[in-house]
Amino acid sequence: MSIIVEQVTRRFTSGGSPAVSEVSFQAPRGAITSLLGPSGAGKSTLLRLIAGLEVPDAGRILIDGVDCTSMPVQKRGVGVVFQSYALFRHMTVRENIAFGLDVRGSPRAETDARVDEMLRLVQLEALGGRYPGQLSGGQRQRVAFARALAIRPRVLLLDEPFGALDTRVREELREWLHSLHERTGLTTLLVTHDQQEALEISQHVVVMSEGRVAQAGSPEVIYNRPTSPFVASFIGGASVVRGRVESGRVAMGSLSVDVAASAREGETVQAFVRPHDIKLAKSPGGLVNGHPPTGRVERLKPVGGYVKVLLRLPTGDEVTVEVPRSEFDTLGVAEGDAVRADVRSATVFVGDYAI
Ligand SMILES: Nc1ncnc2c1ncn2[C@@H]1O[C@H](COP(=O)(O)OP(=O)(O)OP(=O)(O)O)[C@@H](O)[C@H]1O
Repeated sequence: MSIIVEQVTRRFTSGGSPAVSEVSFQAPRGAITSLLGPSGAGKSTLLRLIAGLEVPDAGRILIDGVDCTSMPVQKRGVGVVFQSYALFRHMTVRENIAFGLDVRGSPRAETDARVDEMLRLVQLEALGGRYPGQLSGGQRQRVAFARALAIRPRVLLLDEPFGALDTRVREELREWLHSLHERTGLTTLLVTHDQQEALEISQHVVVMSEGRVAQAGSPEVIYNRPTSPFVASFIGGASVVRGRVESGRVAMGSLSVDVAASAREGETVQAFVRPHDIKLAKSPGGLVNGHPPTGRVERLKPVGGYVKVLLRLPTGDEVTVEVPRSEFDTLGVAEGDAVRADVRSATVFVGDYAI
């Protein structure tokens, strides 16, 4: 393991709740690990603690087996990229990239060679003489990466590096980061609140909530086997439906899904249903395949290749269903129509435990 965080706590106000509370996790060597969570979860504070820009009140931080808890930033061997405004505006691209090497006293010829290498790595060879104000947002962030990598860090720490960019550039740079990581193999920690970003480019995901680790694991495990209602609702845009266990199934209005044998008959549970895990059939007032309708279409929202269908159940719960555009055209439903909804799969929780 390349970054080990052990029982780290950071409190900004005495008596208030800590920004980071007894957090432990490990970031595997050579992998991209995402710190994922909603705003205020403590992600940036944790990254700053690892970078050495904050000091923990308790706990230890190890990088490559070395205890860095009270080591100054420059000694930790970390490269950091922030969301924006990190470049020096009065310096050219070359001077920005050389900055960390200059403060470390690197000889001129070595610095020049390293800057050339970094410009090639981030594919900005032609722009070394420009100032940050003469670059696009995406190019500026690539310069920030080059500057962070120039010092040959042991780990790369990224705090929402694409957060200030528009969706298209953000997606392009996500791909770019993926290939950059394949070329450098550097242990990387990425702070993001964007679950798609985390699931797409990292090999390990640490989900945070209210200063604590809610769950850590591979993207597949986080997505398919959430261990708490928080993770189930935060990942994958699931709708929450309440229901009661009847004969080994949870009845939610006229929706129903199987539950594990451990659930007690009559118990109230929460089911988390993903938007693409529901199949709709039209129910023009009467029965669909012998079944009564499940709910009513409240709203239809076309989003690119699919249509978001907001369904109201007889219980009052709202469920979002995503239907691919071609399937939707065949289905032929309109707002106000009665429909039947079959759940393909759902994660069911009794209290805080998945069953
Ligand atoms: N320097 C500070 N002084 C006081 N409180 C702080 C400071 N930095 C962070 N906090 C508080 O700590 C908590 C965690 O903040 P943090 O920025 O780490 O969360 P985050 O998950 O990165 O959120 P975001 O995605 O919005 O940046 C918040 O309640 C925040 O207000």
